[in-house]
This record gives sequence, C-alpha cells and structure tokens, in this order.
Amino acid sequence: MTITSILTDLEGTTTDIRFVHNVLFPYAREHLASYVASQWNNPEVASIVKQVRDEIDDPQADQAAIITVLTRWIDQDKKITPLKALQGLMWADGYANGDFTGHLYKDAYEHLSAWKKAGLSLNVFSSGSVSAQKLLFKYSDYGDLTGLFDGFYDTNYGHKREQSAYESIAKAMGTPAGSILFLSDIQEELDAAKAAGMHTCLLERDDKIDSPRHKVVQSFDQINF
Ligand SMILES: CSCCC(=O)C(=O)COP(=O)(O)O
Ligand SMILES: [Mg+2]
Repeated sequence: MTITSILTDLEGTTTDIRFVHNVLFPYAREHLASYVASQWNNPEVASIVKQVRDEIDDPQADQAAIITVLTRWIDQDKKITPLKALQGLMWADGYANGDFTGHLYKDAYEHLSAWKKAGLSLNVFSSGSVSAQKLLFKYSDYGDLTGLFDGFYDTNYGHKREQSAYESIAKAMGTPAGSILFLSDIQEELDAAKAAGMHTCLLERDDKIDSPRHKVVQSFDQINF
C-alpha cells in the first residue's frame, strides 16, 4: 500500500483521554453559564444558540434553558456540533491564560514530526471543533505544532462513525481514500473509514480492546506502512 496522507483522531489517539475528560470538559462545564451570559450577543455565540434551538426543536428556548441543555450534553459527552463549537471558544481562554496545555503523547509528537519531514500530508479528524483542534496543537506540550498539519476536519463533515464523513474528507483532501491511513482508538470510527476505502490502525492506549477488527498498536512507534 502507498500511504501519502495520515488522518488522525485526537482523544485516545494522539492525546490522553484523561486530559480531555478531566481537564477540558470540566473547564468548559465550570465556565459555561458565565460565558454564555457574557457572550450572549456575540454573533458566533448567537449562531451556536440558534443551532442548539434547532437541535432541541425549541425556537423559544431562553438563556437558562440553553445553559441547562448544554450542561447536560457535556455530562453525557455528546458529540453535538454546536456544543463542540462552544467548548472550543471557551477553551481558547484557558489555553491563552496558561490554565493548561494541550496533551500530546511523546510517540505521537515524534512520529507526526518525522512523517511531516518525510513529506506526508498530516490531517486531523476529531469531534472537537476545528478551532479546538488548532488550539490543542498551538498550545501543545511541545509548543506550537499547528504548522505540522495540512487539514483539520470536524463533525461539519459528518459524524465519526459514518462512512460518508470519511468520503467527504478524502474529497476535501483531494486524496484517494486508498492513500490515507486513519488512526483512532474507536473501532466503529475505523469501521466507517475502512468502508470508505481508507487504511486503518487501532490505538490501544490504556485498556485492552476485545476482538479487534483492525491492526492494533499500543503507540505510534509500532505504526508501519
Ligand atoms: C480537540 S480536543 C477536544 C476533543 C473533544 O472535544 C472530543 O470530543 C474528542 O473527540 P475525538 O473525536 O477526538 O475523540
Ligand atoms: Mg478518539
């Protein structure tokens, strides 16, 4: 197989799931009410509020109702596009204030850097918004790594367990699916990517994965192509 491009998931693949669940999500939950209240008239937030109202099919939902819904979605780890967009906006403050830096496994950092040097195209597909993806790499544990990447894709291209999302991303990348290697810790995401014609590799960072349907590795050190 000739791989020219990498498409990688973040949480559980390049980045410790505990950073996302124990640092990023609680930060967004803690700041949600004050952020929505203070930014209510900000056009970007107003557009997110409209998307939330559409999602819950309640065009009259007031500020308190919107905050309640978003808080519930955070608690349920819902991968809903307007929640992800809002989280990205809130995390910008946390990163800029130095409250946290974006976690990246050392092996991911080393291999992404080496692959870039070798001429591969590097791309991200995460449920986190494109802004949130860029923040994680701009303020990463290894400094500003945004320059490593050629493309960032989020759920505006479709959900990560849907084949059509991978087809749309391959099209946007201008690369045949058969030349793309998709990396993820979630089998259903890899199933969808494989159905779209991509090569796949399953990252098993912490827990053993039962009956793997894809090539399994414990770190980027073991990825060969
Ligand atoms: C961009 S960092 C935050 C990640 C996030 O919000 C999330 O839901 C994780 O999704 P992933 O698709 O990277 O597993
Ligand atoms: Mg993941």
